[in-house]
Amino acid sequence: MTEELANHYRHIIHELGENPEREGLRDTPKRAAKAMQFLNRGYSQSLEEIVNGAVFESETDEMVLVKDIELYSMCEHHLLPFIGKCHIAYLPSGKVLGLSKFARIVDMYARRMQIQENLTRQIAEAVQQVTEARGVAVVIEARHLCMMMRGVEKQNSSMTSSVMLGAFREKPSTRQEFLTLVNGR
Ligand SMILES: Nc1nc2c(ncn2[C@@H]2O[C@H](COP(=O)(O)OP(=O)(O)OP(=O)(O)O)[C@@H](O)[C@H]2O)c(=O)[nH]1
Ligand SMILES: [Zn+2]
Repeated sequence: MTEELANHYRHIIHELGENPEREGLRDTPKRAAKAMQFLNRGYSQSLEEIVNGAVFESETDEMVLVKDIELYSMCEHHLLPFIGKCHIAYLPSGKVLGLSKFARIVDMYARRMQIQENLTRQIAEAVQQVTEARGVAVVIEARHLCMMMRGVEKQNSSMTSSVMLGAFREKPSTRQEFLTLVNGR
């Protein structure tokens, strides 16, 4: 499969007007194939596998917030990166999730072809599913290379997307507490 992908990259390089046989480019098709496979490895992972049973019983019912999780994804329209940060909060109801697993969930969905809004929702729903929390909130702030390097070429714009589930959606005070914690840097 890597070999087939590499062949396609060889054609792409040729079509773009370069010589895929020149020294600097000789191994590029294979490297590019491997890099793309890495950036799309989320398709071969499952929630069950990455969470690996790290859900623990706990009495806590106060908000838990994991802030500033780095995020690297690929926009499905241009196959160019979008890069940013993800903040995840939840209101436990008897169970808490292992801390590293939030980052693993972000990566599993980010390492696919995405738009930011769908990525935000998939992360929120996954956290809801594994924790059975009373509420989940996810905010992503990201900059899209497809808007920076090409197209409208705007270097400073960023996009914020959010998904609120359960109590974060229904209770304005809970939503407000979350937003205050996220913005209070
Ligand atoms: N909502 C949303 N839009 C995105 C995301 N990533 C890229 N886009 C947008 O997808 C749109 C695709 O528009 P098209 O007009 O089909 O493509 P295009 O001609 O390359 O668009 P321009 O970027 O305006 O040059 C653009 O407006 C992109 O900015 C994302 O994560 N969320
Ligand atoms: Zn794009």
